[in-house]
Amino acid sequence: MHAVVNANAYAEVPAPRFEPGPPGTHITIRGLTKYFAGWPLYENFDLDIPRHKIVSVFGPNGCGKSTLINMIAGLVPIDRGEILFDGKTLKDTKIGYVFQNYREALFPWMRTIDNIAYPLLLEGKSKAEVDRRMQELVASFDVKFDLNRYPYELSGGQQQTASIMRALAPRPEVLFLDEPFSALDFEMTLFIREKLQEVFVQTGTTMMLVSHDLEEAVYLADQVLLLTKRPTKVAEIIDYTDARPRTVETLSQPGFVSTKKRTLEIFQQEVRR
Ligand SMILES: Nc1ncnc2c1ncn2[C@@H]1O[C@H](COP(=O)(O)OP(=O)(O)OP(=O)(O)O)[C@@H](O)[C@H]1O
Repeated sequence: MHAVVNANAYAEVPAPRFEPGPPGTHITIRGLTKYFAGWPLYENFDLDIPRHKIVSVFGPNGCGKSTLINMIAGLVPIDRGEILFDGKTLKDTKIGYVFQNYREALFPWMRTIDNIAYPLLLEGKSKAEVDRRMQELVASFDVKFDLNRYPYELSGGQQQTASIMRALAPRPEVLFLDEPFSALDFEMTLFIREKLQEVFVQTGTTMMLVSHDLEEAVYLADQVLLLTKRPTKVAEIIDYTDARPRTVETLSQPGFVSTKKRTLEIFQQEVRR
């Protein structure tokens, strides 16, 4: 069990003046500080996440990729700093989260369809509204499996598809995805990747994606956020601007190849440092 340094340790440090991000910023992170067991993971970390973009978070092992999105999503408490969504706190922001481990993400006692509808029921939506939203989701994800089954009756890819549908059901402003494909086979990875891209093109939902896979991180991204080793800073933010939808052909195009090469170079510099 690790101790977590308590926020009180910083109580006497005056809060720095808040600096807003450039136009188009969705999430502003200022002075973010997080210690684990007395060791800094993030110290006075600033970052702007743009609106209507997919940001892939990439970096050395254990640099804090998951912790970063978990702190922004409110799953891990921060020691100090401020995270705002269009100037609002998390409490006033609708977010969705897709976990790596889909087997533990869905409620096993609920049919898949009820799992997906669950956040809508929490919001107090009427049956008609829930039904309408479910129909939209089924159509946009091109669901071919039986949503009346329980999660354990579905394949891993089907469960992860359902998890993503559930996260998107309430139309979140921001969707967080922590290695959503790492436990899936290649066929399912390709399928879900395409669906996610389609949803993004339709809705423009701001997304933060943690990925261990360089190709996948670049393929889906508008920006690759490269992190350093801990104490973690931004190593570089690399824009990737190839048009969507990106396809298998994209993988051999010059823009993709050069972005991947640049990302790998910086990653290697960081790993060797
Ligand atoms: N609850 C915790 N208590 C103590 N240390 C933690 C805790 N959670 C994470 N850490 C440590 O913080 C660091 C960052 O962890 P995190 O999982 O965010 O990194 P990551 O970059 O996503 O890792 P990986 O590349 O292995 O997926 C690691 O050194 C990890 O051991």
